[in-house]
Amino acid sequence: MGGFLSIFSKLVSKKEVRILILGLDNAGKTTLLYRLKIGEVVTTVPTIGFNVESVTYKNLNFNVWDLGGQTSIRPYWRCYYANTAAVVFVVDATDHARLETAAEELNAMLNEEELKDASLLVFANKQDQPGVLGAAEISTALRLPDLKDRSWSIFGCSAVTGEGVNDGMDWLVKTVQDGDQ
Ligand SMILES: Nc1nc2c(ncn2[C@@H]2O[C@H](COP(=O)(O)OP(=O)(O)OP(=O)(O)O)[C@@H](O)[C@H]2O)c(=O)[nH]1
Ligand SMILES: [Mg+2]
Repeated sequence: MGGFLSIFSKLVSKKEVRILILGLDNAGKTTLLYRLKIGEVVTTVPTIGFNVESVTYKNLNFNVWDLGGQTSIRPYWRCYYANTAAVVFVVDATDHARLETAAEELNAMLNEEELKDASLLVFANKQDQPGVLGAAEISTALRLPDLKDRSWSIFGCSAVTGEGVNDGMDWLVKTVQDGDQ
């Protein structure tokens, strides 16, 4: 009965799951946000500040924050950490030169107390481009296998073609729901 009631209350509740999209500048965060929101590729400019949208995926209502990734803006990411269910970390998988910077930013962020219960979905983005690194190589470069006490996964994707995006989102929905039992 309790199980039934909790499923029922989830169905009728409009509670939004708070998600942050983070990653270096030019990773494709804003492109991903609007692919999720409207299913189309929008023309972006570098984000100064943030974009926020309500996104419904598989009957879950997400409140999705896309923060600017430029070096000077990254210190402000922490202002948004509270009550975050999951971080979607987007990597430009063609940008070999900045993978180590991405790894350092990711690991610094995950050390923050406010994010200790947040799940982590990594997108190795721009899989439509030649010379792109796959999810396994990005996982190693970001040192994901070393993560402790963290629900995480990584998917190759293209925010432009849409390839792989739903696979990652399906994982996210399942993880958020499992963590909510
Ligand atoms: N080929 C390709 N280009 C992409 C993809 N995703 C994003 N881009 C391009 O990469 C550039 C940067 O994308 P944005 O979405 O603005 O990047 P961002 O991570 O929001 O960058 P900041 O706002 O500066 O943090 C744009 O020219 C996008 O069109 C992708 O999957 N494939
Ligand atoms: Mg942006």
